[in-house]
Amino acid sequence: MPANTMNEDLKRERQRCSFDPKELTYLLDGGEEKTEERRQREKFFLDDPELSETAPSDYLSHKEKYEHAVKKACIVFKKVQQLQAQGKAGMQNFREVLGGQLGSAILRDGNPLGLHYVMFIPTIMGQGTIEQQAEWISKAWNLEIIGTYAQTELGHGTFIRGLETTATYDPATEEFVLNSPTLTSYKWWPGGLGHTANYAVVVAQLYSQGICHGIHPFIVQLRDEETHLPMPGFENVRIPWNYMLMKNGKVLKDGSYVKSPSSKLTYGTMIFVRVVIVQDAANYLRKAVTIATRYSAVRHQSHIKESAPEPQILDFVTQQHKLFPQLATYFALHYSGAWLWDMYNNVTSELESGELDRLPELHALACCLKAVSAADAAQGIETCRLACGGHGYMSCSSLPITYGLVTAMVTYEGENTVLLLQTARYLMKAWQNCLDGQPLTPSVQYLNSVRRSFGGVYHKSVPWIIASMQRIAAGKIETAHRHMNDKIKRGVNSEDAWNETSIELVAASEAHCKAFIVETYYNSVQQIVPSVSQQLGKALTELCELYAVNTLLKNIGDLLRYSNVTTGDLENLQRWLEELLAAIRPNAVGIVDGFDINDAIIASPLGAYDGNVYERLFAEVSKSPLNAKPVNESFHKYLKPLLKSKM
Ligand SMILES: CC/C=C\C/C=C\C/C=C\C/C=C\CCC(=O)SCCNC(=O)CCNC(=O)[C@H](O)C(C)(C)COP(=O)(O)OP(=O)(O)OC[C@H]1O[C@@H](n2cnc3c(N)ncnc32)[C@H](O)[C@@H]1OP(=O)(O)O
Ligand SMILES: Cc1cc2nc3c(=O)[nH]c(=O)nc-3n(C[C@H](O)[C@H](O)[C@H](O)COP(=O)(O)OP(=O)(O)OC[C@H]3O[C@@H](n4cnc5c(N)ncnc54)[C@H](O)[C@@H]3O)c2cc1C
Repeated sequence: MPANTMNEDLKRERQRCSFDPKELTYLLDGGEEKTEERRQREKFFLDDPELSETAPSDYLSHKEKYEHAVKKACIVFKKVQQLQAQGKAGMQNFREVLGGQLGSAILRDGNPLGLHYVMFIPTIMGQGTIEQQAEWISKAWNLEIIGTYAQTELGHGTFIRGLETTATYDPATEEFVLNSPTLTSYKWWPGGLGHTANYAVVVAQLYSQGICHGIHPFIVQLRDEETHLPMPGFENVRIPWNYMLMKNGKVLKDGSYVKSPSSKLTYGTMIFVRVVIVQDAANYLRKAVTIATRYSAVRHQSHIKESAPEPQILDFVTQQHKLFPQLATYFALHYSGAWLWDMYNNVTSELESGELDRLPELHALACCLKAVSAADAAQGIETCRLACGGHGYMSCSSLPITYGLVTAMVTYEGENTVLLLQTARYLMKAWQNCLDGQPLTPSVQYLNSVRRSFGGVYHKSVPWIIASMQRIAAGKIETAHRHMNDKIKRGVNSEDAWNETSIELVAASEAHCKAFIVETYYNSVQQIVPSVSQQLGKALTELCELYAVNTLLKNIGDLLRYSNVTTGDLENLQRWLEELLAAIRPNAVGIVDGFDINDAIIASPLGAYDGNVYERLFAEVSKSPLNAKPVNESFHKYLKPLLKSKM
């Protein structure tokens, strides 16, 4: 590939952009200094020859992939320690390097230490006493031990009250006896459990003095610290009394049980990871849309006008309609995720001082935002893949693997439908409170005002769209609530009525979440616009408007059902959508440039900064071992005899 050549289309795109992409980069990073720090940090890892790929790991066996990943994870860990020693990395950077976008670029096939940082350490911090934290955290932090989070069993992942592993307290020896007596009680799925971790937080049913006290977390050693040989399996394994994490519920040495202020505090790590997932889903989407946008600016095909040359595929309005909403969705999830992160930190410090009031609202928001962000990011990444035609299907495009990582988020840390039903539980109570004139928490305040009006007159503004989406959400909440109560009045018991209404409950939850995202995104942009250049402010506003209009148009049926919108209003919305696509078109490449994702993180010949798509694609396929020899052995072994036998 000729050095330092830049694709001509991308050059032109960059000249057309109305704002300086650097300004967007600084905004997203939190300032120029932060951008510089991030770039230095990325360089520190990505320029390390031991971490850069000589050949794509796609061609390795499963075993080789694992060994390769462990090797790299260890190098990364040492480098993070070096940064820490220089005061250049904190917990947040740890997550970025080991679990986030940078980590997933270095450790393309998964991070064997991911769960150690994302769940093992946070569980000890959130569920351990001060003494337990003192004992375990520094060991874990310095990687003297490697942990995982072992909750899910072969038989139960969602319904954790149904876990079968037991931990029975024996006061005579001051130990817990852990047991997984059936096939379905075997711990199944925990990341790193098979070969990497030597300790785990094991979630088990606590028994003491003959009484079951529900699930609690225990630290269990899995492998010998020296030989790494597995400890005896989960049959009557004894662990010391102080290996139960006792910040919340406790067992005293005599076996008496001291209840937690809320049994749901045991579920705290799950809230933390759900909050983290919102940001991670957004970042993966931003990578996919960078690839697809740059590719669409470079790729020419077909005709808009027969007389004109083949256009960039980005000029097809249907292509813009595939990609620009994904750009906007990134920002929507980014700002909603930032909002949720702040709420999480505030509520967590309230919990520390014994205030539990805001925990249900945090749980309800974390559940629906995790579900919607994982689903929308996965769908958006798949749309980006489709937008790249055949080349998007290639593994080296990075789009299939990115989709694989994000679609897993739909399932793990609470399966999406299940989480949306948790939010629905909260919404049903909120609606009842609304009917009873009881106070409502901030995120459901809108139910009160929306209840009084069927809808305002259309005007071309995001606040009108927010009000419409809130009307849809309130309408769906009211419908589900009414249908469920009608069933109960007809004699259906409340659990069956819940199940029978659950399609509407899930839809209500999604609508509530979408209204929340649009409002949070809009409020964030309103706050930002006065502090940035007029050009960037305009671009950010257009994206926010696009997210709002496009989301509403995807819900036309609901809009017609729950508001007094007219068909003329819908035509106006469609025109607005098309105007926004046209307005965003000249800035599309500038926006993804503003994301400032290093080429090594993009890891796709379709999406590199220089736009040399075809040269890079060719170089990529040349790496396949299959292409090393002109004739593969299988020809002589199988094909040739078959061809001969036909003669
Ligand atoms: C982010 C990754 C980045 C990098 C990492 C790198 C590599 C790793 C890669 C991948 C792996 C990463 C992570 C995945 C790890 C996992 O998946 S760990 C396992 C996670 N498992 C789950 O999430 C299980 C889901 N199930 C549940 O949460 C619960 O069982 C349930 C909520 C569905 C139901 O629980 P129940 O006890 O039965 O509750 P209920 O009867 O329905 O409700 C009772 C009341 O409790 C409230 N509540 C429920 N949960 C919480 C909570 N977390 N906090 C606060 N309150 C909660 C609920 O609202 C009810 O309240 P009421 O007032 O209505 O009674
Ligand atoms: C990549 C990956 C990594 C993981 N890492 C870990 C880990 O490190 N540690 C760990 O402990 N676990 C881990 N898990 C397990 C994960 O948390 C569970 O798979 C997840 O919580 C879903 O539970 P399940 O598999 O039991 O699904 P199920 O609950 O069996 O879901 C199957 C179907 O049943 C439906 N369903 C279930 N219950 C209800 C309900 N109440 N109402 C309506 N529908 C319902 C679901 O919507 C879904 O459609 C991981 C999973 C994956 C895929």
